[in-house]
Amino acid sequence: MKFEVLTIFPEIIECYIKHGVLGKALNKGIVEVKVYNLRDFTSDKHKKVDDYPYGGGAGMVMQIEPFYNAIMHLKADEKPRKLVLLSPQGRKFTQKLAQKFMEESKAMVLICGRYEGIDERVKAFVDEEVSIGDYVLSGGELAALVIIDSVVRLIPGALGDELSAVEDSFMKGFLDYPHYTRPEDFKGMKVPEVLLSGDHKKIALWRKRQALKNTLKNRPDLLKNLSPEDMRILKELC
Ligand SMILES: N#Cc1ccccc1Cn1ccc2ccc(-c3cc(N)[nH]n3)cc21
Repeated sequence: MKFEVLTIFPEIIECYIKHGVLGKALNKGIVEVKVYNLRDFTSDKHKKVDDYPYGGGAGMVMQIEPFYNAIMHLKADEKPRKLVLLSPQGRKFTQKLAQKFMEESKAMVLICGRYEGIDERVKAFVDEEVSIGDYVLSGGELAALVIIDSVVRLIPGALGDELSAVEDSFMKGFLDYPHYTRPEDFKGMKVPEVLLSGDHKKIALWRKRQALKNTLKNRPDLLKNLSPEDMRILKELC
């Protein structure tokens, strides 16, 4: 899968993608990430990318021309790609949307604005406008990295099998169970006995109960379409 990122801060993307799961996926050739500096698609000597907003108001707005020139440059190879604009006003990004992007797109262009946003006319050239949450970031780069990271984790072969279960539980509609590792006793804080029992059936049930308990407490909105067994466990918790 190929990600092409348009930004005025390429170093934000380049620094992050070298590490962790993404770094390994890049080295395995499972993923390719190309970053383009929007300033390279300007036509003035100052490489200007922003201007004052029509109608007045605080701050600056990013001009359409660098985005248009960059998008046309990418489209010149006539290969299919999904163009995604990051914005606080976009469609909410979820694990389900990450799965959809992974399944449907061989290549994604992640378009990152800065300042107070970008000229509305850029949206005529994109397929999706996506928000990663109900808060305002300083620009689209962190949102782009969230999307890249979560989509790459879903690509077969990108993770070791032991990690893929985390996304799976989220996809099933509840949060993850608690995790513990050595030491067994840290300043009197002990690992739950059941996890030391070696009884895999008991451990699985404990983990399911904990996951449902956490979900009921922090994200009750996720508790939809539960299996009859999960519903039974949930009722015991209430
Ligand atoms: N737009 C806007 C805006 C509006 C007012 C003040 C500051 C900004 C900053 N900004 C500029 C580009 C841009 C891109 C994405 C986000 C973004 C995404 C999520 N989920 N939160 N924030 C923010 C972005």
